[in-house]
Amino acid sequence: MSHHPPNPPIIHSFATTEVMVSSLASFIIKAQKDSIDKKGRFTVALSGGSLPKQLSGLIGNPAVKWDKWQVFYADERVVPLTDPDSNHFLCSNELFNKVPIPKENIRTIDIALLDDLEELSDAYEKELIKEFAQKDSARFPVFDLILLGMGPDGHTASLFPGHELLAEEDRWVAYIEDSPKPPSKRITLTYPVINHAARVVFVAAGAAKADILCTVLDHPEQGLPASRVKPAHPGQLFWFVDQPAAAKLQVSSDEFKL
Ligand SMILES: O=C1O[C@H](COP(=O)(O)O)[C@@H](O)[C@H](O)[C@H]1O
Repeated sequence: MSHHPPNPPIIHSFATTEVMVSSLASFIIKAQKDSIDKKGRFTVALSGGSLPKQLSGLIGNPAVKWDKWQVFYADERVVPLTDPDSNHFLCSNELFNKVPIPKENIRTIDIALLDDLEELSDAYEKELIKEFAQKDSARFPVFDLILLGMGPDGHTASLFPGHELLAEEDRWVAYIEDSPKPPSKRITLTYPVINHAARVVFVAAGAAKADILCTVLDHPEQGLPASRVKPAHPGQLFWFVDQPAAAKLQVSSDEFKL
């Protein structure tokens, strides 16, 4: 167990969303290289919402080694994979259908279990165990990279303000039946998983995120779900934000440079 307190977040802010998107792609490619050099694979968890669109800098980029990516979802809505509400559907439309990633490298929920949330989340946890526990033998998986978004209420993945799941300490994957944001049924990675990652990156763009970004970063004592993301040492939390989102921030930020 680490005796170091979590490192403070590193905040990269950019004049425009376009510059943010291309810098994010450079950051991801660097993380990919470090991971492949060390272990021959790159384990990533992706979110839905506005995040997949911000990954467009990876499309057509020859530096991305798609066959080495092992992709999971940070959260998923319990709907068929062809439903527009599905995070997998969204990520496929925005990214995976446009790049040469082997389909078996993307771990989706088991649609045969849509009617049983407990079995569905257990099955997804087993997929993680297959990927991580056998190879890394850790109490919790250590993702190379988890990419998160933040909702206007400060939620992230499917961890919502005031919900009992914020206190989950054991499970890797949990389910929720009463999401305040539709659809109500979802599964999500828990904090023990998110906070064991080597790198966690939040991406926030646009003026609509300015108030909540300020609350999450300048007032972590309020304990909003996004403020509780604090990867354990040596893990590191990063924020990639554009100028409209960063407009009200007090904490200091800089641009990401390779
Ligand atoms: O419901 C969800 O919302 C969050 C935030 O979405 P955004 O559109 O405000 O970025 C998203 O990260 C999560 O994956 C999704 O299920």
